[in-house]
Amino acid sequence: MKPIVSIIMGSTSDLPVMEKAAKLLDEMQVPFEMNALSAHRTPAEVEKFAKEAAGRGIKVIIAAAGMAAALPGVIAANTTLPVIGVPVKGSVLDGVDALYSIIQMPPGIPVATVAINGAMNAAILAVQMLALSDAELAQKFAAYKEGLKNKIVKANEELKEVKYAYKTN
Ligand SMILES: Nc1c(C(=O)O)ncn1[C@@H]1O[C@H](COP(=O)(O)O)[C@@H](O)[C@H]1O
Repeated sequence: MKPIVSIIMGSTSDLPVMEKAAKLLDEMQVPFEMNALSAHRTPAEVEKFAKEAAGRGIKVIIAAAGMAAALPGVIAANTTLPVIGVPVKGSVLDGVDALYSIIQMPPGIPVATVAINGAMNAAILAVQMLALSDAELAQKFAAYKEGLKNKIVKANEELKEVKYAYKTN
């Protein structure tokens, strides 16, 4: 199947973080591609990628980078597609440098920024965007959310049992 989400990372050293996004998209059966491109190291390739993405059928871009994270913003500058940015922790500044770089976009060129290392939430946001025009995906996502709810309800029941054990001992 042709990819509709593109995961781009500044370096393959970001992969351990971005695997969480890949896993979520896999679980939701959303076809995606993954590439390492850098606005600093491969600027021409980044521009080409961003300009051609919509024409290839990509609907949402997830762009991850650490340190002086120009990548998501540069991609956003070169496409009309929504770009979700993932600041990656890794430098001595613990990802706060990347967070500020990605989130502080000038008016008109937003990057929807998630938490530091928030790759899974980036994938969820992408799924939510795609689900607006895909009823089957919307249903899958609703089931996923229900699963999250059931997990905490079950955990809460177990917590009550622990509390009961304290009372009776
Ligand atoms: N922030 C950027 C960009 C960019 O913004 O274009 N290119 C690479 N990087 C980041 O540099 C960090 C170190 O990269 P290396 O591990 O390859 O030295 C990575 O977190 C990457 O995302």
